[in-house]
Amino acid sequence: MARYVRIPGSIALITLANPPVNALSAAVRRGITETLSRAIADPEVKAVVLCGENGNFCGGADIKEFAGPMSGPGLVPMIDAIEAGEKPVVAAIEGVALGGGLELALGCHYRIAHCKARVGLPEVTLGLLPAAGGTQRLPRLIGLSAALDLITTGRHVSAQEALQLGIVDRLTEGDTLGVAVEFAQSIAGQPLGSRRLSTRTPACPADLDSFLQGALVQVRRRARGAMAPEACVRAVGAAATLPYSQGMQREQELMASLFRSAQARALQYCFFSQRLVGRWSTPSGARWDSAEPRPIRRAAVIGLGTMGRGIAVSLLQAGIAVVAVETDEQQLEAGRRAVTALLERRAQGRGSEGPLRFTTDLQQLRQVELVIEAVFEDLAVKKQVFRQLSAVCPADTLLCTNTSGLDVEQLAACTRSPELVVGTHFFGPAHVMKLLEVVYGPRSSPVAVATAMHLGKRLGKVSVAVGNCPGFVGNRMLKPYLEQAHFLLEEGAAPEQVDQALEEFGFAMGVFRVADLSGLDVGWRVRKEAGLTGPGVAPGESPRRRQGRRYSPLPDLLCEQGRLGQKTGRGWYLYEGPGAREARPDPWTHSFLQQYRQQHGLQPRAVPQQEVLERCLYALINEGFRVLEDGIATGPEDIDIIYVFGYGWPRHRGGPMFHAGAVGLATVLDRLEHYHHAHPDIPNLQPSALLRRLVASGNPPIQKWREVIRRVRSQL
Ligand SMILES: CC/C=C\CC(=O)SCCNC(=O)CCNC(=O)[C@H](O)C(C)(C)COP(=O)(O)OP(=O)(O)OC[C@H]1O[C@@H](n2cnc3c(N)ncnc32)[C@H](O)[C@@H]1OP(=O)(O)O
Repeated sequence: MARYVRIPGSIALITLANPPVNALSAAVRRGITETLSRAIADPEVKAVVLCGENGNFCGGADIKEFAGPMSGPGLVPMIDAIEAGEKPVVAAIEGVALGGGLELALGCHYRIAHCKARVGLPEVTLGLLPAAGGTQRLPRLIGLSAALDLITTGRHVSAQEALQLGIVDRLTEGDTLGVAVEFAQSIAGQPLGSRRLSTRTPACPADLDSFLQGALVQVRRRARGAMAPEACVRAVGAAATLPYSQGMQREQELMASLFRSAQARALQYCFFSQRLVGRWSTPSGARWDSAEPRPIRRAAVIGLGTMGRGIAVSLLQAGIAVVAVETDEQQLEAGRRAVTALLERRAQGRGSEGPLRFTTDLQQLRQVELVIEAVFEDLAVKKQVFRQLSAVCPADTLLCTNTSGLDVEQLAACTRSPELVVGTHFFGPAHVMKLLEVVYGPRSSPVAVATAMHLGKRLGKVSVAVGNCPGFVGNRMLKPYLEQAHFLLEEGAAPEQVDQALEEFGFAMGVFRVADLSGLDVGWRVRKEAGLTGPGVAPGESPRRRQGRRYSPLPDLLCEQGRLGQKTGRGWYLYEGPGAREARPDPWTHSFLQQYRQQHGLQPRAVPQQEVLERCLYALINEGFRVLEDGIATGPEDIDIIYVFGYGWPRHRGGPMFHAGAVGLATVLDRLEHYHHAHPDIPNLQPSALLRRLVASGNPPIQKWREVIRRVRSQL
C-alpha cells in the first residue's frame, strides 16, 4: 500500500506502508503507481515527496513474492515513470533504502537521507542483480568503479558514505520528512534535466576494457562458483558501453538468467532461515517469544587463550564491561597484550567499548551477570573451573562454557544453579566469525537460553539454539565428513585432490587445508581422550579398526611425525616454514600414503571427483538427518545456518540440508545405500531413518520437513 496526502505548499506526500520494512509488494507497487498518477494529474501539486512508514524508507522488492508468479505493476516502468515525470520527486530516506528501495530512490530526482540511514544494493546476496535500473543508474550517478563495488558486494553504506559518494544529496539529523518537504517546495518548477540519471553518462576508468576484465577475474575468484557477482559486473559493464535503453535490456536479460536459478533459491532460503533460527524453541517448551532475556551489562571471560581473547573483544565491542581472568600473572600479561592489540586493530572507525579489567582473582567476579569460561578443551579442567565459579559468583549468574563439543550437562552438574548453565560455542576467531551455537542442557532454563541467544545477537552473531550431544550440531556432522576424507586417502586419493573437489564445490578451503590451518593436534588430542589412539588402545587391536568399525589412523600417524599443520610448517601439505600459509602438495605425504597402503595391503584406485563429493558431503548430510531425528536441531534451517556461517559451506548452495533437497533426497538415499553396501564397516554411511521417511513421503520441500520430523520423533 501507499498513502497519499496533499500538504500545504503544493506538495504531494506518498508514504510506502508495508511494515516492517515497506517491501515493494504488488500492493505497494500498485499504490505507488496510482498515487503518483494522482500527483501528476493534480495541477495544484508542484512537487512530490516519497517516504516510508515506520522510520524505514524501503527494504526493496518483496522477497517472498519471488517464489511465486509475479503480478502487479512492474518496478521498472514504475521507476521510469517517476524519473520521466515533469514534477520533481524527492526521496526522504530514513532507516534503510535497500535493493529496489534504493532503485526507487535513484528514480527520484533528489535524495535526502537521515544521518543514521543506510543504503545499498544487496541483491547479489540473494543471487540476483539490481534489475530495476540499479545497474544502469548507479554508475551514472557515482561512477563505474564505486558502483561496481557496491553492486558486486551488496554492502550497506552509511548515510555519510552515501553523501560522499554522491548517492544522496543532503543529510539531516532530525526531521527528514520536514526537510524533504521544505526542499521540495524550494525546487518546484525548476528544470529536471540531468537530475534524471538515465540521461547521464557514467564516469569510467580510462582503460575500460581491462578494468572490466580485471573486475570479472576478481569477482570470479571471490565468488567461489556463485553466478550473481559475475552477472553484476556484466550488467554494470553494459552501463559503460551501451546507451541507457540497451543497458536496461541487458540488465533484464542477465536478471532472467538468475531469477529462477537454484543459486537464487538457495540464497533466498538462507535469508529467511537466518531470521527463522532467531525464533528458537527447545524440546522442553522454552520459546523465543515467551522467555525473557536478562540484561547483561557486566561479563567475565575465564581463560585468555585464542578463543577467550576473541570473546572478550566481542563483548567489549558490544559495550559490555569485561573482567578478563587468567590463572597467573604471566598468562594474564600475554592475554592483556593480545586483547589490547586486537582492540587497537579494530578500533578505527568504531564506537566506544565497554570497560575492561584484567585479574587473576576469581573474587572479582562477584559483580558480573554472566561468565564465559573459555579454558582449555578438557572436561576435567572445565569441571574444576565451574565448581570454582559456582562458589564465587552470585547464584543467579549465568555460566556459559565455550566448548566445541563437551557435555554441557556435566558442567552444569558441578554448580549450584544448573539451570543457569548453557554452552556458547564460539567459532575462531571469535571476534570475527558470525556463528554462535547456544547449547542448552536438559536443565537449562528458558531465561538462560534466551539470555545467551540475545547476547549472541548483541555481539552481531547469528545464534542458533541446539541440544547437548558430543560435538553439538556442527562438529558432530563434521566427524563423518573428516572420516570419509581420510578413508578416501587410504583408497587412493591425494589430499590436494580431495581439497580441489571440495573447493570447486564452493568451500573456501578443502578439508585437509583446513586441518593444517587449525592444527592436526586438536583432533589428535580428542581421539586420544576417546581411546581411539595412543595408550588407551587395547593391545593387538588392528590400527584400521576401532570399536567394531573402520578407522583411519592417518592423521594420528602424521601427528606422531610432528606434522601438525601450518604451525610446524608441514602437515598434509608442505609450507615455506612454520606459520607460513601457502600450502604446497608434499611428495613426502604422497610416498607416506603409498607406503601406508602397501603396509595394509590396500590397492590404490583412481577416486573420481564425484565420489569425493558424494562420500564426504552425503556422510555429513546423513548425520544431519540423525541430528534432526535426535532433536538436537529443531529444523533443517538451523543446520544450514550453522554450516553456512560457521563451516564455510558455500551460501549459494544453501547449506547441507538444502543441498540434499536440491540434489533430490531419493538420489542422496540411493548413493548412501550404494556406498554403505561397498563399505559396510562404515556405519555413518547407512541412511538415516528420517532420510528414508522423507523419501517415502515423496521428497517434500524443505519447508515441510518439520512435520515429517515431528512424526518420526514421536515414533522413536
Ligand atoms: C526486479 C528486482 C528488483 C529488486 C530486487 C530487490 O530489491 S531484492 C531485495 C533487496 N533487499 C534486501 O536484500 C534487504 C533485505 N532485508 C534486510 O537486509 C533486512 O531485513 C533489513 C531491511 C536491513 C532490516 O533488518 P532488521 O534486522 O531490522 O529486520 P529483519 O531482517 O529481521 O526483517 C524484519 C522482517 O522483514 C522481512 N523482510 C525484510 N526485508 C524484506 C524484503 N525485502 N522482502 C520481504 N520481507 C522482508 C524479514 O524477513 C523479517 O520478517 P520476519 O517474518 O519478521 O522474519
